[in-house]
Formats: sequence, C-alpha cells, structure tokens
Amino acid sequence: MNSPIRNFATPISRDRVIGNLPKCYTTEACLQSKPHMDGRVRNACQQDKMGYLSLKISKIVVVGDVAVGKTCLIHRFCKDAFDADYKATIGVDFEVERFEICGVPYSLQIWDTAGQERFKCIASAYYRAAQVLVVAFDLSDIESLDHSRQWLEDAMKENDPHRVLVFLVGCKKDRISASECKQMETDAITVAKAMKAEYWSVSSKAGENVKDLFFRIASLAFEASLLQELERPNAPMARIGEVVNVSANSQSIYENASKKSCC
Ligand SMILES: Nc1nc2c(ncn2[C@@H]2O[C@H](COP(=O)(O)OP(=O)(O)OP(=O)(O)O)[C@@H](O)[C@H]2O)c(=O)[nH]1
Repeated sequence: MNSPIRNFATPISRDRVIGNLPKCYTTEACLQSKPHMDGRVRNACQQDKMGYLSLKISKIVVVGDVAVGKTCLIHRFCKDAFDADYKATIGVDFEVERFEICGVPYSLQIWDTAGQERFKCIASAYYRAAQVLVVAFDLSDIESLDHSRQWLEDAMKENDPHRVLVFLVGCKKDRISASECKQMETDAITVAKAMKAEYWSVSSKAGENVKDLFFRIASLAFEASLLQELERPNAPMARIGEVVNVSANSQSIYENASKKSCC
C-alpha cells in the first residue's frame, strides 16, 4: 500500500530537497543558531513510515514599503527570474512552493502583499494565520527600514506573536557598495533584534542569498510546526499545519520514496 507521501500529482523538484538545517545569515540576528534541527523533529521524520507528517502547508506573508522588492524576491525564488520593470502588486498575490524536508513533503504558500497605501486594506485581510512574516525593506532606502516596525506591528495584529517567525530582509543588495551595505546592516540588525527577527540581506537581481533565505524559512517553519504538534500529546500528527487531501490514486512522486535524508 502506498503511503500518503507517494500521492502527490507532480514531483518535488530535486533542488527543493533540504537535508540539513540551513545556516542563518548572521549570528547577530538569528532566530535559532543550532546547527541541526531539534532531535524530536528528526526522530519524528525518521519514524514517519506511514507518511502522517506529509502534505503540510505553511503560510508566509511578505510585507513592506512600496517597491522595496517583495515581488522580485518571491519571483527570483519561485521562477528564478528577475524583472527590472516595476509593476505594483494590486492587493495580494501568492505562490506555492513545494519542498522535501528531512524526507517529508512540505509546502510554503508565499503571499506577496501590496506596499501601496491604497491597497493596504485589501492586503491586510490576508495577514491572518501566517506562520512566517517577512518584513522587506530596500537596502538603498533607509526610510523603508524605519517603516519596518510599523509593518510588523500591523501584521502582528492579525496573528499570535508567539507562533510567528519573523524575518527582516534587506533587498537590492546589488545597488549599494560594500561599505554602505555594512552600515545599513548594522542599523538593520539593531532593528531586527528589537523585532525579535532573523536578519538577511539579499539581491533578487543577482540572485544572491535568495534561495538560502527561503530554505532557511522553510526549514524553521517546518521545525516549528512539527514541534507545536509534538508538544500537544493528544493531537493527531496529521494536523500539523494544513492537511491537503489527495487522491489515493494520484501518481507517485518519488523515484525512491523510502530514501529519507537526515537533517
Ligand atoms: N537593482 C535591483 N532592483 C530590484 C531588486 N529587487 C527589486 N528591484 C526593482 O525594484 C522595483 C520594485 O520591485 P517590486 O518587487 O515590484 O517591489 P514590491 O515591493 O513588490 O512593490 P509593491 O508591489 O508596489 O509593494 C522594480 O523595478 C524591481 O525591478 C534587486 O534586488 N536589485
């Protein structure tokens, strides 16, 4: 009999397989500095022969000032593309990216929100139930960093602060010199610490750090989901995150489903 792990309709791309916990960008503003995932999570993944841990989806919401680079960040990761022409996000948009973490299928639903004030009302309706909040700013625009706390505060009104992982992300790293970047990062790390956020500098244009950032987000969100579930003794494992129903007849996605990577 096939386990639920085998029942996705399309394969998870090999470059979305995460075996080890990715490192943080800087230990100065890092949500978790351990080199490995929690032992309970690793055990649960290794013992999950029936695939109860599979098919989970977590919601990430990306917020920040207008034109700081939110859409480009998501597009660089999901499509490996960069568009130099600015097209404002109208309200919200989302992408779903699928991973395999520690041998377990896992998805991120990545919500891109509008930075323009006139769309804020629509966008804020989608902040709820986020497991990860990414507050983006433009490394070449100090004001956008100053506004980060307000974005976080607004997004947190719709969420439980104890359950949300926060990332502060400086975009457009390619637009500033190394010395400017150093200065901005010093300021940004101070803000990140105050926000209890993990800090990253990225360039969607150059592709720098984008994949590492999303792998880190996926891994920490996966670990947090699983720990929350494991800490609730009576909760069935299948209720970690949102469970997606799939047909028992849908095609197998794994060339080697029994292979489990170690995190
Ligand atoms: N040089 C450079 N430009 C970037 C980078 N990321 C985004 N941009 C440019 O910045 C502009 C705005 O980018 P978007 O990703 O659309 O910004 P946004 O935050 O989604 O904007 P809203 O949807 O209006 O909130 C576009 O012209 C992008 O090409 C980057 O890493 N480097």
